[in-house]
Amino acid sequence: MNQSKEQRILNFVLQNAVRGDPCSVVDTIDKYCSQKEWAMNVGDEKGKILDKTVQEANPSVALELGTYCGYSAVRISRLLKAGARLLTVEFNPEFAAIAKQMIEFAGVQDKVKLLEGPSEEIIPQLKKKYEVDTLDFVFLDHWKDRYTPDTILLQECNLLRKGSVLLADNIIFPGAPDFLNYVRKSPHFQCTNYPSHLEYMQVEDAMEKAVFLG
Ligand SMILES: O=C(NCCCOCn1ccc2cnccc21)c1cc(-c2ccc(F)cc2)cc(O)c1O
Ligand SMILES: [Mg+2]
Repeated sequence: MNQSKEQRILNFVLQNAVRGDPCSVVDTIDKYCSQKEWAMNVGDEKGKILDKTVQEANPSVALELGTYCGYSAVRISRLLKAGARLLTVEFNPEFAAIAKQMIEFAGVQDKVKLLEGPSEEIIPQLKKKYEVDTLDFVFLDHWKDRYTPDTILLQECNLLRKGSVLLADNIIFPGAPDFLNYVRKSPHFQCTNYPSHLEYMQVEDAMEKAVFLG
């Protein structure tokens, strides 16, 4: 049964990256996806915006919605301080299996908890089942039409605190127009736009940072 693209990406990392070195895993995925097969990792240009936002937030508890192959989970967790944690949510079992191996190869498994299932089921479980008080940082990179309902759900579940940072991928392409509308119109968020490009392409894209004001 022939391999999936995600399996080919993982195999390329296992054969070409340095075990235990998150930067080499990130660079190797970017090499494969820019030269061989496009894939929906956040990529290096938007990845640098992600890095800066994570470093500025310096989160103790971070949430990622949309793990995919684990590229941004490795990218985020490599920047976390000792004792800090990333919870990453993936609902596709095949992708989750690939991401688990990617995270372990990168050596960041002690910082990352991979949760399998839909965000609308997992978010309400974060406090009791996953011992989360509030989230310091949230990276939204899953279904673009779930950005808004999940942002509302995070607030309803009391998971945001004054200063919690949301960063959303794909604001332009594929686009998240209702999310942009929602956070920019809400008095509870301070928004910043970061123009960029779609991963591995010369197509325009952007990220939006929305800081929760309480
Ligand atoms: O679609 C994208 N990402 C989302 C994946 C499914 O996520 C589903 N999913 C993952 C956890 C999770 C939890 N709950 C519900 C759904 C949940 C996505 C798509 C593109 C893209 C750009 C150009 C194209 F021609 C085609 C596609 C680029 C991106 O950067 C993306 O992020
Ligand atoms: Mg994306």
